[in-house]
Amino acid sequence: MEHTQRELTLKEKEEEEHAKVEGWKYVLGFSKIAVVKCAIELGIADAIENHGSPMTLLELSSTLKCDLSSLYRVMRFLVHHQIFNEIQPKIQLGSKSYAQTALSRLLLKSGKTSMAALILMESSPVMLASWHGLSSLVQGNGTSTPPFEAVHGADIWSFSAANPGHSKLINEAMACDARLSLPAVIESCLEVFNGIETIVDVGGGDGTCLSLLVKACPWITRGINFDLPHVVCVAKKSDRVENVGGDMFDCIPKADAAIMKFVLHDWGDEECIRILKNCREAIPEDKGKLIIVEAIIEEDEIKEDKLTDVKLMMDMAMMAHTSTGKVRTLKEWGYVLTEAGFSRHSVTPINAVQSVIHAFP
Ligand SMILES: C[S@@+](CC[C@H](N)C(=O)[O-])C[C@H]1O[C@@H](n2cnc3c(N)ncnc32)[C@H](O)[C@@H]1O
Repeated sequence: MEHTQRELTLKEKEEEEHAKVEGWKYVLGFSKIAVVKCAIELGIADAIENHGSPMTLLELSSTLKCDLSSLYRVMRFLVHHQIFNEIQPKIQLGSKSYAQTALSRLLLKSGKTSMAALILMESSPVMLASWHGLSSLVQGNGTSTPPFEAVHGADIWSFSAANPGHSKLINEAMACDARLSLPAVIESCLEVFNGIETIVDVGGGDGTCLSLLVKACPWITRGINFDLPHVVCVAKKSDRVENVGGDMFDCIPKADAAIMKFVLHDWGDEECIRILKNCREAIPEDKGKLIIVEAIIEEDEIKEDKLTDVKLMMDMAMMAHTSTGKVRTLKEWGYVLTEAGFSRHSVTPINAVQSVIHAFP
């Protein structure tokens, strides 16, 4: 039987054209992450910041000691994506120069608002390798080896214990997030910490989160930064913060309150409930408090916000990097907290990718 192909409508033709352009962006989409990583490694934002004013290509290439024409192409890409601004010369034969934007300042190697360490961790060869195992994981119906383990032979925490370089990359990235999110926690829910004299940060990493917290809450007399031994042995030392090594699946040091930032999303419900039960044991039954700082995925499309994309990407990253982790919806948070014996909880949105969940025994 002969099929006659229907003529596409103008709208369908436009949609096809748009789809082709979008398709090419997926073909080469990784270039955006790679070029931003390259900009951080070269120190482009740092050079312009230190210069104190926009820099010409010649000034930038001589400061960074790099090839003029390659740098030009990288800058053209970064300007196109509005990561840096291009300033036209005031005089006719002058050279254009490159200026910082709010986005390029996030690429500074240090500082309170830098996101460089987070980008360098996620774009490291170790982290990127596990993304290749996503489809096997989905096809495996829960029986396949998790992607990170399949490629590196161990889960992310055992791998980090054996590879200090990778552990440093993770600790620096998490410290970077602590500098971004802890001020937002303090700004929106300082009262949550009222009356707390001792607090344990479970899976606290290099202690940055806790040192910022005790500085903001002078009434906290003792903070315990609790993490795996290989992490706390290189953690920062700061006033009123003690670094304690151990395993949160065994026992958590006792305190008036426990805080956990970006820890539970690394684990499935079963492990989460075990960690939460241990937190409950660590805090007083009558006036103990658990403070969870985590991203929450909106179940209701209407409530989706500017960070929904990021939260969904983070959930995919948990699939790629952890064995059982996930970014939870409010309903899923309610389930693990109730199963672990917490009687009530409430949520405060903050100006960060995370929200604050306060739970009570
Ligand atoms: C994603 S990082 C979050 C670090 C820190 N809370 C932050 O957000 O800045 C997860 C932390 O959990 C720690 N961790 C993993 N397994 C652990 C265990 N069994 N006991 C204690 N800490 C653990 C890791 O070493 C890591 O520092």
